[in-house]
Amino acid sequence: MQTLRLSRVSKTYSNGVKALDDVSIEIEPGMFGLLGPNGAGKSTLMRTIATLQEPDQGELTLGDINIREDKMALRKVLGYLPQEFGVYPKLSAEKLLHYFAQLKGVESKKDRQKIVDFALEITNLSDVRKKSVAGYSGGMKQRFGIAQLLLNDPHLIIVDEPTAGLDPAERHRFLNVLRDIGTNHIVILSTHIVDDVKELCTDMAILNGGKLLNHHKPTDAIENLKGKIWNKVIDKDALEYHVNEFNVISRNYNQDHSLNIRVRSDMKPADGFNVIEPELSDVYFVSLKEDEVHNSNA
Ligand SMILES: Nc1ncnc2c1ncn2[C@@H]1O[C@H](COP(=O)(O)OP(=O)(O)OP(=O)(O)O)[C@@H](O)[C@H]1O
Repeated sequence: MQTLRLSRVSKTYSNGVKALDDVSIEIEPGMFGLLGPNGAGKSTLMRTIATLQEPDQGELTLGDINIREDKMALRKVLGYLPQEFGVYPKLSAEKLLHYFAQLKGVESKKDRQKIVDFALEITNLSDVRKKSVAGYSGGMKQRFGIAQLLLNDPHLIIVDEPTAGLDPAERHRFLNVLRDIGTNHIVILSTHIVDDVKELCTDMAILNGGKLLNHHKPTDAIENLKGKIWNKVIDKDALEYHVNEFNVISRNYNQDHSLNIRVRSDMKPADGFNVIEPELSDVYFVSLKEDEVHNSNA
């Protein structure tokens, strides 16, 4: 099985924004979640791995392919679903997939039918294979995007923020499709939605300001916070005091307009706090908070 290796990858845009700052990571086959807020550098990293843009420095390899030196070799085994993709003609999914398979050089109609049927089935589009892709809903279009990239039998699949804008049922269907294909491939899912990673990924990293903050299995990252996440219900007027006094990592409103705050602390911060089971969102917010503190001290 192949490993994707990135070593000291950096990219600064011409306007001075450092989108990737010395990123090194190893990614094994399975579902990998790349989590980060807007502007963290996720798309830049995805496009760099997909050979769509050059880093200023760094090494990238997939198995024995040197990605920067042999872009074509990488492209042959890559399936990339960008954040935004084009407008489709008014052709049925089945016809379009046949067309794409033909473009990829699958000459025999029988062979084409086989891979098209497989792609439609795994993405749950068999029932709507005769419908025009132009008329598909957002979620169906996303699944069609996956069907299309599966025609290549890719080893490395990159999906950039695929669930943004999908309704909950469509999102669920889309994640199930990724789960099915994740067992045999390296699938990198870039997202700012913690639940996407929680539901799906066996490995993950958090990117912020171009830096990798945390690379752990989600279960290990959660385990590391056991006994360190504290909850308190407060009145909203008391928020400022608590933010100043304690390491508040997140907050949310209750129906009665009180607030639940979550605090990261090795010990009970004060009376009124209860220790609670950590969640992946705590891992995410703790990492971002520590980075913020680190940057303000630097
Ligand atoms: N072509 C470009 N020229 C200049 N700056 C850019 C360019 N592309 C991205 N950036 C900047 O680089 C940083 C990282 O952007 P990137 O799109 O990689 O982040 P992201 O994590 O994918 O965010 P989003 O979720 O908003 O797409 C941002 O500050 C962005 O404004």
